[in-house]
Amino acid sequence: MPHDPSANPPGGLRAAPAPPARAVRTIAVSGGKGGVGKTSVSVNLSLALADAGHRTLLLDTDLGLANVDVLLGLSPKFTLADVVAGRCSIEETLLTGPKGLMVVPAASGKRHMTDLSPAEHVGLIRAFSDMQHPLDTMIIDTAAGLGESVLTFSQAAHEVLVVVCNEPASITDAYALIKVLSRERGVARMHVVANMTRSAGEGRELFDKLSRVTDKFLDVNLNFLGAVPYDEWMRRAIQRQQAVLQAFPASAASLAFRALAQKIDKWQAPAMPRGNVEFFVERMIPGAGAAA
Ligand SMILES: Nc1ncnc2c1ncn2[C@@H]1O[C@H](COP(=O)(O)OP(=O)(O)OP(=O)(O)O)[C@@H](O)[C@H]1O
Repeated sequence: MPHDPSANPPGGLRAAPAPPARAVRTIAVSGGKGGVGKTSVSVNLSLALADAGHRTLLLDTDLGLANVDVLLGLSPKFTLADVVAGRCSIEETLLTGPKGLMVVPAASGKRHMTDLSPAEHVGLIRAFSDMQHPLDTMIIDTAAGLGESVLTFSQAAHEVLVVVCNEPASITDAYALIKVLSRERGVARMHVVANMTRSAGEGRELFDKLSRVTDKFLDVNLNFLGAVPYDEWMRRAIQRQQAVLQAFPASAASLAFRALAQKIDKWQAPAMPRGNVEFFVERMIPGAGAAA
């Protein structure tokens, strides 16, 4: 596939004067266990949504091995850590990826979202509220595990996608995440994405397995969003520093990501007080929303 890396310059943004027409839908992509494909799902779903006409921002808060910017072959100049430290504005962190996708790269080095103080959260509020770019959807790639930042981002988002693979450790960790989010963070609804499935019915079976337990022990509404098959083209795309949707659009995984995006496209618009991403950071402040 042709790819022009120079089409994605860091910070290559144009002014976007029009205000957002509707509330920004925020979707946190979580999973509990590392390596289940959160970053892959976040990147490809974001691209599929961007391709479907959603003005999409991908916020990388996962400092795992495969950062979003690396996967997309982008070169960050600044990260969220620089925003927090007052070294740059949110706009300056924005990278433009394929299909017009906007990307805020993860903080580099040892700095982690969990280290943020309340004052730094306030700094982020200002930064987000100052942002002029109109958005429809914001996808947040969260870290592995059940750390505070994962829980806070998931709690703050409108929707939570739980990525799960058909292996005991992933199912156990997904259940643990769903349990904490529902019992301690008041998240009443979550969507399951079965990743790396090996047969047509496996994703649904995996969902049924998980929802049998959640139905029994938790008060949560689980929705099966869909499955992404195990696909070797995913790894080949990574070698090219491209998302599979971009490098191999006709692959089975790419088709699955488009199908997920189509379902999300049909969701009802979120009812939020403001058509701005500011609310998102506001809801991250401990004590501002549900019990921390
Ligand atoms: N559907 C799939 N088919 C084949 N390989 C996949 C699929 N989804 C993800 N992978 C591969 O699995 C590996 C882990 O994926 P990814 O980095 O997205 O996981 P993650 O959950 O974000 O991990 P971490 O939390 O540790 O950063 C990558 O090499 C990726 O290419």
